[in-house]
Amino acid sequence: MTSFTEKLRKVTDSIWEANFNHPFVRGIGDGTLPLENFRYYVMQDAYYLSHFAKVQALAGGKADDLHVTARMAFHAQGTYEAELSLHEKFSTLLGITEEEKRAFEPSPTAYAYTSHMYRSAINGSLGEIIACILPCYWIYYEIGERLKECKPEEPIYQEWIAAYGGEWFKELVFEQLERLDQLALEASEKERQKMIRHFTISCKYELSFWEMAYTMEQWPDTEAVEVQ
Ligand SMILES: Cc1ncc(CO)c(N)n1
Ligand SMILES: Cc1ncsc1CCO
Repeated sequence: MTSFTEKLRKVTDSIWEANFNHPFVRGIGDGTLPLENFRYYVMQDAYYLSHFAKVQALAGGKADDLHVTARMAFHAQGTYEAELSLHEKFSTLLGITEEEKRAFEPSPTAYAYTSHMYRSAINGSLGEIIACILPCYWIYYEIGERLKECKPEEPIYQEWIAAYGGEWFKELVFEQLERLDQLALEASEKERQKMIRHFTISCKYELSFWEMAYTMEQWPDTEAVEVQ
């Protein structure tokens, strides 16, 4: 029998393929991605992960089972550690200054994607929240698996691949896949439909996030609008 997560993977496969084939992802693998784009990505992703951790913690608050509350809190802690070890190191290597961090503003896509996750956290069940945050785990895991054999010249890209292609990350991803399969079995058909919707939207936002970094997306320049 196909599991719920296998079904999710299948119905969103074309979005996954677009993620794998995105020039930002390919550019990490072959080392051709300009560091300027990666620098932009790292700043937006630090913002993204700080909200991702909060959504994981909110999910823990919706669990009926103390074990699951503790595991979700552990995952939030894991996100904090990833953020510290990856992004702080990258910030230093890329020369991102304190002043730049202070002046940081989330891009339209980073803001929209994190808002989408909060929406599930406020309105949804534990299963809906996990469905919503699962593409974040799972797409990066598969990208890590695909890029594992790549040896880009840029050491920063090598580290990025190693982080998502490693055992630590894999175990966290598989834990959430199993959890969602279990929650889907217990859910109503209506709730499962919502899970599919949240999951699909997040797969699309993962793709938009690469595009955002590849184009270094900005908010509309309102300074340029002449006020009559
Ligand atoms: C946008 C995004 N999705 C997923 C991950 C995986 O941690 C990440 N760092 N950023
Ligand atoms: C960094 C990261 N991304 C998805 S899960 C995770 C760590 C544990 O939650």
